[in-house]
Amino acid sequence: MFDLAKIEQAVKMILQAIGEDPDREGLVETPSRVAKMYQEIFAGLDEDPEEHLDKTFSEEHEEMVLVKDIRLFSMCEHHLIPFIGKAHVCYIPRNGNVTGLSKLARLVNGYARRPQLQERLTKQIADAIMSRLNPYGVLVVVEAEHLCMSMRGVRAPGAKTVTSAVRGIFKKNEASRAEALSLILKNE
Ligand SMILES: Nc1nc2c(ncn2[C@@H]2O[C@H](COP(=O)(O)OP(=O)(O)OP(=O)(O)O)[C@@H](O)[C@H]2O)c(=O)[nH]1
Ligand SMILES: [Zn+2]
Repeated sequence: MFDLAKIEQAVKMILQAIGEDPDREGLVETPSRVAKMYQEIFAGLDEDPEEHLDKTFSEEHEEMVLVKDIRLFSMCEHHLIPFIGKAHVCYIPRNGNVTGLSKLARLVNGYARRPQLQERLTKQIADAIMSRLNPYGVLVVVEAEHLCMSMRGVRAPGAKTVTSAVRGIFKKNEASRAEALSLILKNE
């Protein structure tokens, strides 16, 4: 499925196209390194991240669960350079359907490790939790710096993009949404 040889070939062509010598000592192993790196940073393409949520515990906690500051490294699909930031994932379990905390970070990473858009990443995380855990509500906030905006193009380093996806009770109930957002934004 993942064609390492083809990536190697393509990287070699890019090196030639920028006027480099792919056979010089420092570059000779670069195509194979890049191929392995892509396999790692695009590993999310080979998984269904929702499946991480199948690990549930029957715990009657029908209150907010928030995992903050989940570091994420994704790849902007427009320029194939990274966007880097944090996800905050909040949900209110229903019927004792509580998942493992680490699984929320695995979910984030599963969707981040692909060619992505920040909006889609945010939505996919929220929709996976809604469909797999059927909670009362989900609120996901992603904040990230896009290197395509920092090191090239408009060159606006430090600009941060914040996206949110709000589902269920957080959409309907302003007080719940405000409580979740205040916990997310606290100490920042
Ligand atoms: N909405 C959205 N836009 C993104 C994301 N990542 C990168 N972009 C934007 O995608 C756009 C692509 O615009 P184009 O005009 O096709 O490409 P470009 O000429 O390289 O654009 P500049 O970045 O403005 O130089 C840019 O405005 C990027 O900032 C993302 O996750 N979400
Ligand atoms: Zn980009």
